[in-house]
Parts: sequence; C-alpha cells; structure tokens
Amino acid sequence: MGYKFTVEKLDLFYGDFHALKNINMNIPENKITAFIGPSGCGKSTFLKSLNRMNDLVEGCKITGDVRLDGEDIYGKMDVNQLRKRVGMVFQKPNPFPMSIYDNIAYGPKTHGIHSKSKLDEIVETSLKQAAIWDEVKDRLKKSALGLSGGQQQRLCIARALAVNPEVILMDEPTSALDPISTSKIEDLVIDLKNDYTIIMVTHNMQQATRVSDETVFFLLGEVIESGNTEQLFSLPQDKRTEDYITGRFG
Ligand SMILES: Nc1ncnc2c1ncn2[C@@H]1O[C@H](COP(=O)(O)OP(=O)(O)OP(=O)(O)O)[C@@H](O)[C@H]1O
Repeated sequence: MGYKFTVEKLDLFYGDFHALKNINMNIPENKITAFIGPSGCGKSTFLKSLNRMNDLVEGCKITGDVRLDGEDIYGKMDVNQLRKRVGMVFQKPNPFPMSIYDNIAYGPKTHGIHSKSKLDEIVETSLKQAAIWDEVKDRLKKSALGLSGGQQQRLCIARALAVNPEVILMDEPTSALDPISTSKIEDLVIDLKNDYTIIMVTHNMQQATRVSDETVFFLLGEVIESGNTEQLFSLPQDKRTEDYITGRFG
C-alpha cells in the first residue's frame, strides 16, 4: 500500500495549549481515511495541519515531520502549491457570493488558466465529478447562493476538484445536510477515491463505517488507535476506542 502522507512526531501548540501530542500516522493513497473522536480532541486541528491551514492561526506552533509523497510540507514546499495539491471542503458549505460558473473557474484562474474553452471544460468536468452537473447546467450564470445546502456542498466539492488536487480534506462535510444530501455526498466520496486520497472528519460512526477504508480514533490530542475500519469497529484494541464507538462516552 502506498502512503500519500507520512506524519512523524507531530506536536502542535496553540500558545501554551498542547493540542496535538506526538502524532505518528501513515495515510494510504486512493483510500478514504476517517478521523473520529469526541469534540475538541484535535481532529480538525490535525486535518488543517496537512495543508498548513494552521499557519493562519496566531500563536500556533508545530513541530515534527509531515511529508506529502515524501516531501516535507513544512520545508521548502510553496504553500500555494501545497493547497492546490491538498484541497479542503468545510463543514458548512461556503460558496463564494458569485455565479455557479465563477465559483468553479475561480481556482483555475488563480493558477493561470484563462482560456474560455479550457475553463468551460473544467467547469463541466468538475461539476460532473461532483454529481451536480445535471442540476445546475442550465443555471451556471446564476448565483451559487440560490442552491440548496446539499447542492452548495457538492458545488464546494466541485470547486475543490477544479484545481486538480491529489488529496481532499473534508471536515464533517455532511453535518449540516439532510439524509438524502448526506447519502449523495457519501456516494460521491466513494466514487472519488479512485482518483483522489480522501481524509474525512466525521462525528457519525455509521458514516465512518459506510465510507471509510481506514479509521483513526483521536482522544485529547492523541491518536489512540488506527487501522482498517471494519477491524477497528468490530474488534477495537483499546478500551477507550471501544467505549467511544459503543457510545459509552463522547
Ligand atoms: N485557533 C485556536 N486557538 C486556540 N485553541 C484552539 C484553536 N482551534 C482549536 N483550539 C483548541 O484545540 C482543541 C482541538 O480543537 P479541534 O477543533 O481540532 O477539535 P475537534 O476534534 O475537531 O472538535 P470538533 O469535533 O468539535 O470539531 C480544542 O481544545 C480547541 O479548543
């Protein structure tokens, strides 16, 4: 199994607060990895350290080693290039206040693509990949804010795909959505893993078992247990994992 990310001895501090403690992890390529754990245990913080979103947080200090395809992302790698390779989808759909078309074309334009035909092609392909093309193809020039929550989230996934990333980080991508939209996003995520490496934070255990290949359980800033999803849920090795997945705490 090839690893997309390898993380060694990662510690992260927000000022004096030690939010992530000695994280060691390998994230397999072209698989879906789920991060689970109670609120405040550091899942989002860790997710954001994979594309250096924490750089924007004042007082945040990170030590250790995070490698993408063997390359140190906190070394010489250009942050814009890193974020192009490692895209992100947030909990609440956050389309830009512009047309559906422009939401998708925005990223490719900032990376130097200006040909109308090329942009048209990227918009269509990305929307098709995100399983929303049929719903929006006749209203591409209309505001993205007029879409439903579930459509907006698929649009945001299309926007992430438009810059041709290798990894997609998803922070509770369905927590604001109804069951039908959730199921559409889950199907989509499973389809996408053929071409992308996906890392997803979820509070929903059923979702983790439905979609992910690997699961990582976080508690109080530490990784308690990780491994094959089916195994972790059927035969947890650590009592704390068992307590969490059986709903005894968290
Ligand atoms: N910008 C920040 N400054 C200071 N502390 C922060 C900051 N962001 C997060 N924290 C703290 O770091 C810890 C981990 O937060 P994080 O958001 O990563 O947890 P989480 O597991 O994703 O939680 P949730 O499931 O509720 O989203 C929490 O104690 C939180 O209060």
